[in-house]
Amino acid sequence: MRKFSSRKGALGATRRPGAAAGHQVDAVPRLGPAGAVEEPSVEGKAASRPRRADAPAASASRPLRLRDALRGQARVVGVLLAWSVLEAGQTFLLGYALARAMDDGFLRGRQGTGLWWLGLAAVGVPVGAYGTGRVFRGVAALVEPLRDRLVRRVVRRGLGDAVRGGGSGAARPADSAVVSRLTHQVEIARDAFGGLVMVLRSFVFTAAGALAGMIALAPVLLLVVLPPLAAGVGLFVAALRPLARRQDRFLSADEAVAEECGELAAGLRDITACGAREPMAARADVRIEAAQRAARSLARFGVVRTAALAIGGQLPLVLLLLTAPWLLSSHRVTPGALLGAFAYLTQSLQPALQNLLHTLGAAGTRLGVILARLTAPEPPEAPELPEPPAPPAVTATEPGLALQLRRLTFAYGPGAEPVLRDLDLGVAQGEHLAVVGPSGTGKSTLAGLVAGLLRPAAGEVRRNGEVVLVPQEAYVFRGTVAENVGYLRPEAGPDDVLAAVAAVGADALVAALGGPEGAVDPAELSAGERQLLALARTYAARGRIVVLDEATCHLDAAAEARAERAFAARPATTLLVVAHRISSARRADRTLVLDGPRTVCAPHDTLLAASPLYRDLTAAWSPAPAG
Ligand SMILES: Nc1ncnc2c1ncn2[C@@H]1O[C@H](COP(=O)(O)OP(=O)(O)OP(=O)(O)O)[C@@H](O)[C@H]1O
Repeated sequence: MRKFSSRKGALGATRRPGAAAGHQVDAVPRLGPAGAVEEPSVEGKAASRPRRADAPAASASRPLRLRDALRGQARVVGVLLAWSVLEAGQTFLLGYALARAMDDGFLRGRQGTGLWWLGLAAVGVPVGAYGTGRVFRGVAALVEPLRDRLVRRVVRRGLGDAVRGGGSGAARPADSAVVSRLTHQVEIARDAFGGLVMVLRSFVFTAAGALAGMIALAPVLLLVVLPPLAAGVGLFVAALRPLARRQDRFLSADEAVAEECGELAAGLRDITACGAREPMAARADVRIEAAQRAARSLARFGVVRTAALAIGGQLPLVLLLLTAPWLLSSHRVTPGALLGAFAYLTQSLQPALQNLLHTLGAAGTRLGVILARLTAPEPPEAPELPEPPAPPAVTATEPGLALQLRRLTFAYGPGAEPVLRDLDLGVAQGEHLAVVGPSGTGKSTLAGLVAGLLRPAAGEVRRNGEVVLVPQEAYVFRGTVAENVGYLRPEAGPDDVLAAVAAVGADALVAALGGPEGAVDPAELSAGERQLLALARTYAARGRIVVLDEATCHLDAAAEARAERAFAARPATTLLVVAHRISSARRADRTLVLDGPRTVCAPHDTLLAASPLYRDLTAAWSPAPAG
């Protein structure tokens, strides 16, 4: 699956040399906690898609099924069933005692007998409740071992992943967040399993008590009640598998949305820096729409549940009402038995069936899915996402120019005051241009427009070649020096890497890191050291239009001079430097002074005479050693 944060991910891919794009951005890995730059990783994938434990634990990596949870629990199940008989007895008494109270008592004028039977039914209530209480204890004994088994599997797999490096081949620390999330799912599985056992057992014993009661009262009642009840339950059982599949799809889609949003949130800074908001939003939309479709499909299946309840719960009642006159007149059923049968249907069977359908339909299918996921050998891959839209095409400039801005206008938002308005500029091939101006005049905005990261509101940017932009925030990632420096040019060999490193003056740093194969840990590097590596990466890249947007601000003046000279001397390279030192502007062939309608572009000496703002800026900038 492609990830925007992956090194071969969407952003990186569009900026690889040789891609259709006309620009590269030296800003790919995402920021980690506390601002440390981390190697783009597949953490999200590992987090939400736990891998299988080691091969020797083959049985442990087999998906756990519900019946596995009952294996070796015969005694506990026996105790549970024994106490459940009390519940069945209570149900039996409910209808039977009512029937006898009517037939033997109230209908014959024997109030005492009637009340005695009713009293017996009432006694059944606390007895049944006592049985239910004991059942709860039995359920705990059944459920806790399941939880323990699941937790053991989850933790073992988390540790296994950590030891094997999550399949990446490189060791990575144990991810406690994964274990914590999975143990949370274990708790859900435990609760769902407990609820399921209670409801399933209750339905079976309630149905047994009610059906036994009807047999005792008048077996003919079963002919009316049993067929629709069996049909309703059968319909629902048949629908369980497709329902579970839909539930699985829904959970997967939901997880994918969470995963995508989590990654987007972690990479917001990169996304904004690279102007990739639209393609990233499009990626998230794909996930969200898939989740919506899955939710709708799951909801549509709710119809089956309603139909099953209507057939199994309501239809017996209707049939009993329709046949009551015939049953009574043919003396096949007494009035008391009819009343008892109604009581069974309305007080016991209907609620138990409703409970069963609800719990099986929701918690039951979810439980099956969670169990399969927690213990599955290899989870399914998420669907492939579409390619993000390609960046704007490169248009040819006039001959001799590397870059041409024509009536360029840009505003951050439709109603906002433009930052740049009607800017015209031509930069010759091989020219070195500095860009200066007070804070907020649009220097970085211009850099973004030149690199194609921002789209002009009006006018156009023409580029005669690939652009590499180095932002002020230098991005480096965990990996080797060679990986960092060669990132934008994968075919670069060790010599290319070393040449780039030497050119920008990063040789002492790279030597201290252990050479091209030395490890880079962003958190261990100073901001200046990170900038040096980013500059070397840009130097090694293929792009011949280089935009340094305050990319040397953490270097001292001498190091900055060396790096800028290296780019200026790089063959066939056009250099744009958003400068923050006067020495930077002095080195350039020309300087663009951004100042709204008073914007001018000329060599240093001309500007000193012609631009009061440039004179002010020159005075304000602290003197720097001659470069
Ligand atoms: N993403 C954004 N959304 C809205 N406004 C922005 C955004 N980025 C920059 N601006 C505004 O656009 C204007 C130009 O910003 P820009 O960063 O290009 O200026 P700058 O000359 O590079 O400033 P500095 O020297 O401080 O870096 C500023 O007023 C800034 O507040």
